[in-house]
Amino acid sequence: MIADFSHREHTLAKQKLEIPVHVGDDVELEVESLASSGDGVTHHHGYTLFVPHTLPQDRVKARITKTTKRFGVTRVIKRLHSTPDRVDAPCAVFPECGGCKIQDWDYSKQMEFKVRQVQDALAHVGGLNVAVGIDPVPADQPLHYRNKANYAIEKRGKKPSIGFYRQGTHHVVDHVECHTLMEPITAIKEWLRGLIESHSLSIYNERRHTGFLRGLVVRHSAATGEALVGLVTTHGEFSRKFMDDLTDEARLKSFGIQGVIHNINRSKTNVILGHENITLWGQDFFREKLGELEFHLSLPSFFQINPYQSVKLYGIVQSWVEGTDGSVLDAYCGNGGISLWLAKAGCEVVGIDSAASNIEDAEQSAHLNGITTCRFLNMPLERAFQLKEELAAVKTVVLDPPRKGCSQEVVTGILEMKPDRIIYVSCNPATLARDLALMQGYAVRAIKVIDMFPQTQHVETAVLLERE
Ligand SMILES: C[S@@+](CC[C@H](N)C(=O)[O-])C[C@H]1O[C@@H](n2cnc3c(N)ncnc32)[C@H](O)[C@@H]1O
Repeated sequence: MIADFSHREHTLAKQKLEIPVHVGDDVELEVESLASSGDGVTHHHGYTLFVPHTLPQDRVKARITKTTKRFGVTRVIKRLHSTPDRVDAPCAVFPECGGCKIQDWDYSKQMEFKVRQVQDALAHVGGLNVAVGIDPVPADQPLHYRNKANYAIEKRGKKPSIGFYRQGTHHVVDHVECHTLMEPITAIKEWLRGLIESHSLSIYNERRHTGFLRGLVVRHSAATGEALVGLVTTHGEFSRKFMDDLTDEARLKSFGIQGVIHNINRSKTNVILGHENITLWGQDFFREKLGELEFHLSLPSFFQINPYQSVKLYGIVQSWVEGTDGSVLDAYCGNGGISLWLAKAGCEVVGIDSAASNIEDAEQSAHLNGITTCRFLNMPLERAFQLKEELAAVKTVVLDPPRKGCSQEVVTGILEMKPDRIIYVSCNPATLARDLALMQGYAVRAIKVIDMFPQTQHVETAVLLERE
């Protein structure tokens, strides 16, 4: 791969410009593009301005709300011209809810934006000049695809607000229906809302760290019809009367609910789930199905949120491994989705993940599918490269790290293993590009942008690298 840093120098030169606006100024702007944050971007006398809640080709009157040496932020006062690519957003709380930023953009434009995000990151973050094109893999189902909701709860007035946070705040935007969620999740949430209101459950106050109910987690499988519910609270117990209504078996079964879990989170933290789980009713897991594989999923374990696109992602990974020899290391394996998929296709796989709940679920899923060719290890990847014997036969490494990408130790460990190929699955183009630039001795052979998160600015990419 050839590094090209000319854009970086250009950007640095730009940073030395005088700031041509002041906070409070009103300016007329034409939005040029969308930033990775999903906010509109433009340049005013060479100075970068972010224009949230706009799309490329919009013309707006906007007020400057913040300036820094490198960029300014604006608030739209009036939209003067709307891009012809704008469509009606299905959600009633768009754009107030921070969940989906580009729901009002034609879906083909969303896809083009995501491909461009990857192109830009490879060129400008990684300084890479890759020889292959980027294939888009759009969603066949761009709405009602999400299989999990983490609802925040806030007391406002007499009733609790249940929903997602407004962008950049901890203010809950209440809504009845989120159009990216699978519909049964909304139905379960609305049933729980009725119980919470009729029993006047005490609601957690984040600032004061008082109150009881902090949030709701609802997971659902479209393939099996099963669901799992989590009620997240501070320390304490639910009243007997609430429990009687909550554990109404006919109701729970009508929603396909397999278990109701009480998750206790005592900490003053943004992290949703605490470490203690008590099963209030039923079992502590539900079943999901992708292709021919069944998965055992508990409340805290990781699972891809878009099952329809996950099948495509796993199929792509399989096609890149098929016909190769040696075994596979599935690094950051989550609850073993890729490991089990590849094992089903005939590979020997070692899956490694640092979260114990993921590995427990992965082992259960292997058992459920009668798969004996996967070994799962619960440890940080950083420590895994000492296991020379376990990894001796590995010729393919699949990497699917969290947004922050791979640590330097992991990149070094992989390069020292000298696998024939590396398959890098990423949910953050910037860290993907940064890490690819470190993979010296490997050439990019294929890049796919699989749209796991329609209506949002989030981008999922899979890259095949082969040893040169
Ligand atoms: C994007 S998810 C993996 C998804 C998985 N490949 C799948 O398809 O379901 C990232 C995973 O990395 C794990 N993780 C984060 N840091 C880690 C580390 N240092 N070592 C091992 N696993 C880590 C998390 O527990 C999480 O399951």
